[in-house]
Amino acid sequence: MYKVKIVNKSNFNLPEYATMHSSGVDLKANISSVIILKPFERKLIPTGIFIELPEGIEAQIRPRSGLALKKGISILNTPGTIDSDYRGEIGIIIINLSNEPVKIEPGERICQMVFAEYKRIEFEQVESLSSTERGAGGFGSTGIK
Ligand SMILES: O=c1ccn([C@H]2C[C@H](O)[C@@H](COP(=O)(O)OP(=O)(O)OP(=O)(O)O)O2)c(=O)[nH]1
Repeated sequence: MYKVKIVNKSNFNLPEYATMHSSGVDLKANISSVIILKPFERKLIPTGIFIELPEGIEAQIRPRSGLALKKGISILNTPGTIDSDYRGEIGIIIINLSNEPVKIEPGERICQMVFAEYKRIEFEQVESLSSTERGAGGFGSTGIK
C-alpha cells in the first residue's frame, strides 16, 4: 500500500485504475472552477494528490491519448517525474497544442500516473568506453526501412 493524502476541491477519492489491466491511474484536476487554456498556453494544474512512494519507485506523469486526440492537450514535460522523496502536491503541466481555446473542468481526468522501478548508479570517470557495433552512430544512422 502506498500512502496518499488527498486535498479535495472537486469531490474525488483515491486514484483508481480505469480497467483491471490499466497501466496507470488517472489523476483529476483539483480546481474549483473551469480553466480555459488559450492556444499554446500552459498551466500548472493541481491534482489534490500527495503521495509517499517507497525508495526505488518513481511515478511518471503521462498524457491521456483521448485528450490529446480530441482536444489537442498534452503534458509539457512528459513523462513528468515524481520522486520518491517528494511530499508536495502533484501538479500537472498541461499545454494546449491546438489552435482553439480548451476547457478543463473541475474533477476532469487530465493525465495518468504510472509507477516504475528505477536504478540509481554510481559513476566512474574513464578515458575510453568499450567498442560496439553501433559505436557513435545514432539519430537515424541505421536508416529508415
Ligand atoms: O510533472 C511533474 C513533475 C514534477 N513534479 C514534482 C514532483 C517531483 O519530485 C518534483 C521535482 O520534479 P523535477 O525533478 O522534474 O523538477 P526540477 O525542475 O528538476 O526541480 P527540482 O529542482 O525541485 O528537482 O516536482 C510534479 O508534481 N509534477
